[in-house]
This record gives sequence, structure tokens and C-alpha cells, in this order.
Amino acid sequence: MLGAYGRGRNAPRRDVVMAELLRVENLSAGYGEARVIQGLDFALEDGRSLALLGRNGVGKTTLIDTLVGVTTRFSGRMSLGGRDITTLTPHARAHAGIGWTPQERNIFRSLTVEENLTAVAVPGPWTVRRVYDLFPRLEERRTNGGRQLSGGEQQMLAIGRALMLNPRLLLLDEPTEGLAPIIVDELLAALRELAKAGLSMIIVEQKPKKILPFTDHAIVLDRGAIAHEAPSADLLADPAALDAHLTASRKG
Ligand SMILES: Nc1ncnc2c1ncn2[C@@H]1O[C@H](COP(=O)(O)OP(=O)(O)OP(=O)(O)O)[C@@H](O)[C@H]1O
Repeated sequence: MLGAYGRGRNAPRRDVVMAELLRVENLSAGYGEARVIQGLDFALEDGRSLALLGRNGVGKTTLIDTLVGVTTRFSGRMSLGGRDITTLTPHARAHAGIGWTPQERNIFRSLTVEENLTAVAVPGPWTVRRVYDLFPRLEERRTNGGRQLSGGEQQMLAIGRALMLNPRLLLLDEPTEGLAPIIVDELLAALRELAKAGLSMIIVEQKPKKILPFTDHAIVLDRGAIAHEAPSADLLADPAALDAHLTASRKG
């Protein structure tokens, strides 16, 4: 039987199995003795992007921080490109390919924009030139110090710095939080471009409609567990169901 696109010589191969990039198994973690995320299982294919959704305080940041390696892990394992990274230090995970822009936008405030980008560079497809093409504002501000930048420019620089590490997986924690609408639009356009270019990403966001249009898959967290997961397009097509998943409280 022919698939929906048929199987002519140039028809897209819909049966190609993509390589798995990230696998998380039975992951429980938190801070000190407190368990915040519990028994999480999910995987992400290489070149795909994941929207991590959920209300305040459900554990989205804790999951990101656990992937980075800065929480207390109680159980479970994580692998990146088939390599077990569960017990690696945050530094070693960065080296293994995990890029991270935390909510606090970690940039060197005393360095210029360009120094921020070159200070962390690892050879690969992402160069200062390519970061400037993605964020033209940063090129205009290349000699400005980090503390002279607006909140939006700092966020662009934080993402640019993470890209300069040429990560295999980019983790973005609420990249548009607290920014002016025009900057939010610019940032979302850049993230859409990154997704289109096939960069693997996990993006934390409170407002799903911002990122569902360009991510592949979505997970809704509730009280530290996966309450729902679906293709982003399915959630976008059914706003009532999405709202129900976001507001529902898990029983038990
Ligand atoms: N450093 C910390 N030490 C102790 N508990 C923490 C710490 N950070 C977060 N928590 C707790 O962990 C729980 C989940 O917080 P987390 O920041 O992961 O949620 P979130 O879904 O990212 O929410 P938000 O959108 O508000 O950031 C909350 O109850 C929070 O109080």
C-alpha cells in the first residue's frame, strides 16, 4: 500500500526512523530531601523540539536543572546520543552537548557582547557570524557591555552564548518571560528558525500558544509528573483540551 504521499522516486520517506537523542527513564529529583519531579519517562529524537508546559511550580525548571545536573537526583537515568550522562558533572554534560539558558540569563555582565560570545566558543557550525545573523541586534551592540543591554538583548545574548557551545540539545527555560511583546516576537521568530534548522531543543513556557506552532511535541507537567503528552499540532488544534490538561489537577 502506498502511504499518504505515495512512494514515487522523490516522495518523502515517512518511514525513516530518526535517531534518539535524549532518553529519560524513571527520573526523580528535587532539592535537598524534597522530591519535586517523580518517575519521569520520555525521549526526544535528534532534530526535534519539545515544549515543556505546565502551571507555576509543577517542576518544569526542576526537570531542566536535572538534565543540566544541578539538582539532587533520587532515581532514574538520562542518556544523550546513547551515552549515559546520569552521573556526569554539569561541566561534563555541557561538554557532552547540553546547552542551557536558565531563567536568570547567565551572561558575563562585565564583558562586551562579542567577548561573551567568543569566551565560550567551541568549534562547530555555530560561529559569531551565525549568531549575529540570527540576532542582528547583537551585532549592532557588539561592543556594548553586558550590563548595558535591555532584558531582551540579554536573553538573545544568553541564547547566543549557548549556541556558541555548539550543543546537541539546547534547553531554554522561559526564554520570553518578562520581555516586551516586540522582543518576544523577535525571540520566538529566532527559536522558530532554530527549530526549522533542526536544532534539538526543550523549551519551557507558561503560555503554550507561543511555542506550540513550531515545536514537534509537547509534555504537560503537573505536580512533578507527566500529566499529558502529544504532538504540538494536536494540542494547538484543540485549545479546550489543552486548557483542561493545563488546569487539571492529578488525582492521587
Ligand atoms: N532551589 C530550590 N530549593 C527548594 N525547592 C525548590 C527550589 N526551586 C524550586 N523549588 C520547588 O520545587 C517546586 C517546583 O518548582 P519549579 O521551579 O521546578 O517549577 P516550575 O514549573 O518551573 O514553575 P515556574 O514556572 O514558577 O518556574 C516548587 O514547589 C518550588 O517551590
